[in-house]
Amino acid sequence: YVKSTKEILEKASKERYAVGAFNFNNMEFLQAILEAAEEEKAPVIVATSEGAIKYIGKGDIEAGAKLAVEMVRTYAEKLSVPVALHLDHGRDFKIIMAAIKAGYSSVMIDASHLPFEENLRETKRIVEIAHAVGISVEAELGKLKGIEDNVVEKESVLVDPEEAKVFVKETEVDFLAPAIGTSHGAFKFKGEAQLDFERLKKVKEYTQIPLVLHGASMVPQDVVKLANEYGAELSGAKGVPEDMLKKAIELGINKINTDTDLRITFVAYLRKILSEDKSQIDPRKIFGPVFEQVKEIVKERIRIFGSSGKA
Ligand SMILES: O=C(COP(=O)(O)O)N(O)CCCCO
Ligand code: NA
Ligand SMILES: [Zn+2]
Repeated sequence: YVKSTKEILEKASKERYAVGAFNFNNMEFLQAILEAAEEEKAPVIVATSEGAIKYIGKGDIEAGAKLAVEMVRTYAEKLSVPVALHLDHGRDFKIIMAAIKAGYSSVMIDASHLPFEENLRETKRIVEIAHAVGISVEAELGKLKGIEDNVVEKESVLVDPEEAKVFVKETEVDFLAPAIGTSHGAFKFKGEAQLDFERLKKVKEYTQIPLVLHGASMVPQDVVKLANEYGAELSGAKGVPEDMLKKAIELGINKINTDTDLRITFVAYLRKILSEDKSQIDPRKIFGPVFEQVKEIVKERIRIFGSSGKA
């Protein structure tokens, strides 16, 4: 059934577990994510980036947001687990408004590339509008390295816990994504994986609100190996190790954004199936087994997050 992001995350924060926020761009990824949550009896957040809304709507933002909402509602109303739809990395005011109007449960205003005062002002503005219509808001402090849509951050800038205290108090934002060393995509760390747990602990203590980990994909090496065996070129791919995810959850992370793990699984098994079943031309016979694997990786992550059975 459909439930608000805020209710899902406040329960998770109280009970110290995390809920997956899985990105989708099409029907099959959405189906796999929702089936995984249902089988794990877990609450789940499904998310679209701004790019996903444009992709679903073929450039028409209102249509894309509307179709995303209707797909999620149509599937979710049949499920026994709570489902929320979230706008990931909102930056464009028009798209954030389109998501709110279409019926998203929560929106992220990602203004973390701006100086603190501007990020605070932008976030405050979206919070005022969203709260007026019962929608919750996520914001980001600090910078993730790498490319976030059209903003390239050369170095990650870790969150300042003192700034986080002021930011949350001033903006009344509902969830905060503190940058603690992760980055988007499959190549997260040059050397050893490293997260700043000290900062995370302080941010939780100072803000007492649900926290979000971006760039949290684990990039399982067996799946990377499989993809490479069938012609992908993903050497050096590295994600967040399981023990670090679990420690982050203990310290107060309640929403874990995951996109890359689903993408890598999709690519590995699509390559494998196409190379093995050379006469297959029915997309359902190709996508069926591929998304069965995507569902399994989502179930594995839901179990690691501790949200299995928490519906
Ligand atoms: O923080 C995340 C998830 O990051 P990832 O799955 O790449 O670790 N997201 O916001 C998902 C969209 C970013 C593109 O992957
Ligand atoms: Na987000
Ligand atoms: Zn992100």
